[in-house]
Amino acid sequence: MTNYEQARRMVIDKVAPAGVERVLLLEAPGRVLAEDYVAPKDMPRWNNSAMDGFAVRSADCAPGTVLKVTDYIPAGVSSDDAVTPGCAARIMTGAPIPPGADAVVPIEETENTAETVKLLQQVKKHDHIRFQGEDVRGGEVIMTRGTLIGAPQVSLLASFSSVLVPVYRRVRVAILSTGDELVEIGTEPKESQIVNSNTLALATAVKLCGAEPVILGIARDDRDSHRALLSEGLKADVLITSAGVSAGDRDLVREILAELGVVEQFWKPGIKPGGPTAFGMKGNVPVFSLPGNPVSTMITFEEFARPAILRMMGHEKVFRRTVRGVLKEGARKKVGKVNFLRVHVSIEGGRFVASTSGDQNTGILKTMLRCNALAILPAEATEFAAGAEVDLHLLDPTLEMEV
Ligand SMILES: Nc1nc2c(c(=O)[nH]1)N[C@H]1C(S)=C(S)[C@@H](COP(=O)(O)OP(=O)(O)OC[C@H]3O[C@@H](n4cnc5c(N)ncnc54)[C@H](O)[C@@H]3O)O[C@H]1N2
Ligand code: MOO
Repeated sequence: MTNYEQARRMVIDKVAPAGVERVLLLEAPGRVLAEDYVAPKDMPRWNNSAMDGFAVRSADCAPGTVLKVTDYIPAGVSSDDAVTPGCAARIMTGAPIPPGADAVVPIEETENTAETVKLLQQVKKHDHIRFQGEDVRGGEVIMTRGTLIGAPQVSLLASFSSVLVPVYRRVRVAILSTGDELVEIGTEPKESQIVNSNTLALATAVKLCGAEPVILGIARDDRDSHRALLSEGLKADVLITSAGVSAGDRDLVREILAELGVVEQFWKPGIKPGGPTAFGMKGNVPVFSLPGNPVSTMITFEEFARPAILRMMGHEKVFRRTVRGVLKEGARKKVGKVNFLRVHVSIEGGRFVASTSGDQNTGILKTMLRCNALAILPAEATEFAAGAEVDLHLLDPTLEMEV
């Protein structure tokens, strides 16, 4: 494994689901079930009709038979009156099967009046009956811990009137940008100042994971400011910092984190962009120190922080889908680091084809706007011919959707 692969694996191995909370059903979509769910009852709860038609005794039912209609059972009503020989009950879809009946004849397979029904076709025992418990048995584990909650899961829970769902709790992710050159959005930057866009980009990425961003503002390039805000950030479930992690004399993040008891697990995991990325732990709190270049910040969030946040919220699948694809244009790189190439992937003739999304310099944000995947160029290789096969991390879930 390369440094990069080991680093990615290490992050995932260090974190665990943060805890459990019970939420209302409509808060549950996209969350992960934290306990096995045992069906409290059978579903369906009683034998019922699958069709609008007539509940009959199948033994009476040779084609051409005329039966007397003695009952009417709409949905929402149950009848204790047994269907007796030579008789039928008019019944609607979902209504309980009355005693005595053992089949339902759909209305379109009959000729009927208010008082009689003539059967036109063969009827078999159990035709068009949905039996108690045939879908779900009471006591059965019907959803296991780790299930991602979507509409079918909510439908099941609602059917059993389960109002509150145990899910892994949403994690709080503290975000701290560092640097004297930064001003907050809404403030006109003077020359040499820049707007703190990384906090907002990170908060967006955190929200898209389903987690809760906690914005700490800007730490200035002095120890007191770093100390105060980093220790505040360590009260959250996850801490992410932007900038101040490379070789500059004002790059204080790693030093102050160490003073605050954060044990660094790696620095410089052999990647580009994102060279100076650092990762540490304080107790159960993972700390991601991401480089300040906006492109590097977003890519390192994707590769390291996002999987960890998802794991802490109970997700079992935490990495973006990786596929093999071919490069449309050739590429070159220096030996020694895994390079992430920002690419635009399309599916051509059933293959994933990756075309560069522009200038790969880390200062170029536009290339990030146009990319929907990262091509992973291995550390040792230097030359990639057009048509070379590489791994692609698909960033855009709509990539495989149709217009
Ligand atoms: N001598 C060396 N210099 C640098 C190295 C190195 O290894 N040796 N690494 C370079 C690489 S690679 C990167 S990436 C950057 C990362 O440095 P930092 O993470 O310490 O970040 P800064 O230098 O403070 O800022 C980099 C860049 O990003 C802009 N920035 C910073 N914060 C924000 C923000 N919140 N919102 C928007 N933009 C932000 C900042 O203005 C700079 O342009 O270091 C290289 N140097
Ligand atoms: O790692 Mo820096 O992120 O290469 O620009």
